[in-house]
Amino acid sequence: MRIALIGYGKMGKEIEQIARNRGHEIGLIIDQDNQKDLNADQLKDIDVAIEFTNPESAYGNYQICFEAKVPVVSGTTGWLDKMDLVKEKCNAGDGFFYASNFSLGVNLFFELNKKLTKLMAPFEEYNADMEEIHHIHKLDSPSGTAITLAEGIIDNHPKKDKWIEATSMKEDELSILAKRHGAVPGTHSVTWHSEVDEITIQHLAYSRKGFALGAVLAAEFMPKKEGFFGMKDLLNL
Ligand SMILES: NC(=O)c1ccc[n+]([C@@H]2O[C@H](COP(=O)([O-])OP(=O)(O)OC[C@H]3O[C@@H](n4cnc5c(N)ncnc54)[C@H](O)[C@@H]3O)[C@@H](O)[C@H]2O)c1
Ligand SMILES: O=C(O)C1=N[C@H](C(=O)O)CCC1
Repeated sequence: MRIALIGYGKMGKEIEQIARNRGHEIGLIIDQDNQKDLNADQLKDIDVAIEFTNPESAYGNYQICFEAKVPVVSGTTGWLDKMDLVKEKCNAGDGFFYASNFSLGVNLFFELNKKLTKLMAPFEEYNADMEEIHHIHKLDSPSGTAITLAEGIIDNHPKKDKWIEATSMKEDELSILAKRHGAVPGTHSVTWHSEVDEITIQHLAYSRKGFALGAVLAAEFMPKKEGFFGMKDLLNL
């Protein structure tokens, strides 16, 4: 498969290694730092584009890939206000795969979080809050993964209506504490606490390898696909 890497930072480089090890060809690398602006012509022999850039650049890159009829796998976080526009394009025949987190472990953790929320829902003595810790270079906050976890709680708990990036004492608000520390690849915890005890579930990434492998597996899934896809489609969760 011929892959275009759009964004050649920490994730782009990690993905390149795994893609090459799995026998794929990297046909194009685009990064702000190599002064090449992406255009549809550059994508003409590409089977799939993998996009990991930043919240401001991502949507523009998707539009160029769609114009070239190249399916996109993206893990960029912080652009979700444009999600409806991307889904409209997918309904019209473009191919797009998005995950706030591509690691197998985190996607199992998403399911565990929903299951635990359903168990907790009838018991008013328990309240939830969340914490995420990432490296100091991360641009968005809270993390995309934390938002997905928060949505998993809100959708499955009768009292929780919204998440808030702060500590909240309001019953309908789910607090997310976002910490930035050193080179941490990504740690997410959900704690349910009562007056007498607490239960914490946590996912801690040791490196970016799990994210990168998931993105390459998604790229292998995407050629010639039309529509909007996510990890549930890839992992049959
Ligand atoms: N979904 C996941 O599993 C997952 C995992 C890790 C990171 N992320 C997200 O992926 C994104 C990138 O993370 P990272 O750690 O690689 O960041 P990074 O800052 O190391 O790399 C981003 C790269 O994109 C480049 N870039 C910026 N604008 C560009 C543009 N218009 N065209 C091409 N390149 C451009 C930058 O120069 C930089 O090299 C972030 O949004 C992060 O939150 C998601
Ligand atoms: O390093 C990052 O940036 C990460 N971003 C994703 C997020 O926002 O959840 C996934 C974890 C790493």
